[in-house]
Amino acid sequence: MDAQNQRPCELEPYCVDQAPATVYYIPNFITASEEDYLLQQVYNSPKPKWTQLSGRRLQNWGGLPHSRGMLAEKLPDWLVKYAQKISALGPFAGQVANHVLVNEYNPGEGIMPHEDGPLYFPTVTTISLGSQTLLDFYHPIEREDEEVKVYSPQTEENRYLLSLLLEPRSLLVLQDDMYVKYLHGIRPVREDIVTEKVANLKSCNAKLGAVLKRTTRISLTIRFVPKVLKTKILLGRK
Ligand SMILES: O=C(O)CCC(=O)C(=O)O
Ligand SMILES: [Fe+2]
Repeated sequence: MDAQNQRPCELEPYCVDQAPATVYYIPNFITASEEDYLLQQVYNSPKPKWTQLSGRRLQNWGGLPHSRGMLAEKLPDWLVKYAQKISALGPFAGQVANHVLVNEYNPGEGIMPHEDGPLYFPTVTTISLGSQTLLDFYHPIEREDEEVKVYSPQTEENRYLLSLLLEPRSLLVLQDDMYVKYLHGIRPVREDIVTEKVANLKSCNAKLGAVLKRTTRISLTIRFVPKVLKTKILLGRK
């Protein structure tokens, strides 16, 4: 850790300078056999572990984050290993990630632009499995007067800032403005076009202009939830 600006040094070589602060992108963070293993673990999880949302399915591991505190559950061993491996790079200021969200997207599925909110330490780390995708970033909706609204409406298109190409086996780390200011989302499309707006292109295998067909993608969103409840009694349960 850099004592002066609290930046995790080991990630520094992977900083994406073409994006606002701060994005780290590590291609091939895991091997192909680790990827197979993780996919197997995700798909071997008991069926009730899945929650179906419109446009994606998810598994929640580590407990449900809540404003009063997360009632923490032990992460399974197959996730602990990666929570530790990522945390050792320093993105959670010395803490170890205790929460993992698994998202599954079929081609044509995505997630609306959103902020991850205040329950998490302001860092999100993501391992991608199975397919690449573009992750898109947007300026937040600004308060505006009526005149501005009429002449330059804030559409998703004109709030669009840039994209990151997330390849299978890569690790993405988002902090600072890229976490707290800009919104992120995945468009519900079957293929992505690589434009000059892809800020991490020089760390990727893809070429400008490429059309990348999506297959099913699993993402592991690995975070640290600082506010944890020690017992159920605090939630008023027996
Ligand atoms: O699948 C991804 O990479 C993004 C997921 C995400 O933004 C979230 O779960 O909050
Ligand atoms: Fe998110």
